[in-house]
Amino acid sequence: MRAAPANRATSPVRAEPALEALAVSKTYTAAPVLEQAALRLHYGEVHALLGGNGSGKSTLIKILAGVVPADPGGTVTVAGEQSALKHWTPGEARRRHLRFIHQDLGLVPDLTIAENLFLEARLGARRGLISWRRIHRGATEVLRRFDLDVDPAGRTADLTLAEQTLLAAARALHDVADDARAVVILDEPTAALPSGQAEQLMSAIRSYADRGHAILVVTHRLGEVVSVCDRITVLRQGRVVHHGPLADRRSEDDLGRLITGVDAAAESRHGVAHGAAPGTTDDGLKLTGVATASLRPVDLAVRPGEVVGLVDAGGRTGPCILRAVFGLEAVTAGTVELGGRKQRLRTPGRAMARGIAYLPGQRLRDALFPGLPVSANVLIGSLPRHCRAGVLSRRRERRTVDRAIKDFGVWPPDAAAEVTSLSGGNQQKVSVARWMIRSPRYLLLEEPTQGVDIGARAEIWDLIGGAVRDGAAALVVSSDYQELAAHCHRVLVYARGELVTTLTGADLTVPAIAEVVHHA
Ligand SMILES: Nc1ncnc2c1ncn2[C@@H]1O[C@H](COP(=O)(O)OP(=O)(O)OP(=O)(O)O)[C@@H](O)[C@H]1O
Repeated sequence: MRAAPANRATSPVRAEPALEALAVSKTYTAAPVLEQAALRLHYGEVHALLGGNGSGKSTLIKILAGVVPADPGGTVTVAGEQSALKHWTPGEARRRHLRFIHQDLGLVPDLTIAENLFLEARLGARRGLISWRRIHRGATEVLRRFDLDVDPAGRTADLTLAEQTLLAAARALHDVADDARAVVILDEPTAALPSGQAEQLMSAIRSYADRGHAILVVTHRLGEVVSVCDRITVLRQGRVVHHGPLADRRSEDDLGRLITGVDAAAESRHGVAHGAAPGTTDDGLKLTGVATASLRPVDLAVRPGEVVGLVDAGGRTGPCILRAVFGLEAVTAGTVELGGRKQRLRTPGRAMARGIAYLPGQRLRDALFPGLPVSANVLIGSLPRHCRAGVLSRRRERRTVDRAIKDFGVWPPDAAAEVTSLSGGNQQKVSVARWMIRSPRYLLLEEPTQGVDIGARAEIWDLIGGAVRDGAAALVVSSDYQELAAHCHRVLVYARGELVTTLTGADLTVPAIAEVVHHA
């Protein structure tokens, strides 16, 4: 399935707005995060809500979902029926045919895929009794319609992140598929999807709009906006700085400038690999026949000064390799060498002691400590460095945290803020910062820029580049082909646990990666 062409003259756009939100403001503590924001969606359009990390996109969406209360004064009008936002609730949003996919997807990992699909719809409940047979049948039909090749009876936790995103999309959309009044709102649905699947999802979204639905989508992938969206609204620090048809702003650079106010897109094109020549010896990270319960034997080497990208057409090879090297999955065969010496990295503690940093892909589940402030989230893992004679130096700690906040552009720059109160992209910057301040020799990174805005992406790659130029070896699992092509020396493409090909030099391009993955 491919994204629809740019010309959408045939879309059944109706004159009356599907949704209009006016004077939406929100203040959590001190400064407002939304100020008199306005949003207008039309039936038959895909509308992109754009903005840098922390600009207020998710807050606006949560207000529309009724899960975060707005400040007094705002209104929302759906299909001509106006309500004060202060009376807006999740039940009301649902009754008015609004459907949401939030950043955290809202799936219950321990339930089956079928159960997750029909969690809210209660399909098959008759006189209080649930018909599992009907649920299973319904789920099989929805999965088929959404092109999801998974077992409805399988555990949701066993799906890849990409499959979970597609499942959440299927759940949000399936009961409104034939309802032309539906408004579907998706907060970064493609953040962790490989290009092919992201395109598939965006294409499905496009086809819903073409049937008459109104769609609002948040994304940091500007290519998606250019190829699929009709109109955009851009937020900067809680205010709408631009809204209108996309036709006036066609290029990604142009959108990048609107979002950041500077030419960040141009900066991010200076790839890491172009500034660094890898070491001539292959004494960085070397895996020979490394296998685990979920990983077929793998051979690979990453030299000091080298960035190696890893794409997996089938899903889990990349994350499994990273987990095995970091001591999170028991290695059942083969050897791991660091700097030419064999290692037994049975625990993360040992791996860290050898200079390995590991950034997991599932930020909220694995990479952050919710409930703790930004400062603790940055410092966890490097406390011994902040001790003198066994005593913690608070001054040193504070200096490190302040520097990390500054270097990574964490917003708001508040070390005491509880980490989950930060926007998604800023949470990601905190987890990257935690590892980079340790000056690691080996970087194992899974989706390092997921949910990160165009300006901060460049900053994160700059920091990876700095570490690599200083001699670190980086292995990066990513679904963002554009970044892989721009920043890696080599990209390894796996399918179903087997290495299919290695792309390098002039062959390392976005279309080449997509082509190999497509045919794998
Ligand atoms: N519960 C909360 N308490 C305090 N501040 C919050 C809370 N939730 C969000 N914020 C703040 O509101 C601002 C906007 O956050 P929001 O999540 O809406 O940004 P965003 O545009 O969606 O960013 P991203 O692209 O990173 O997801 C941020 O500065 C964030 O720190």
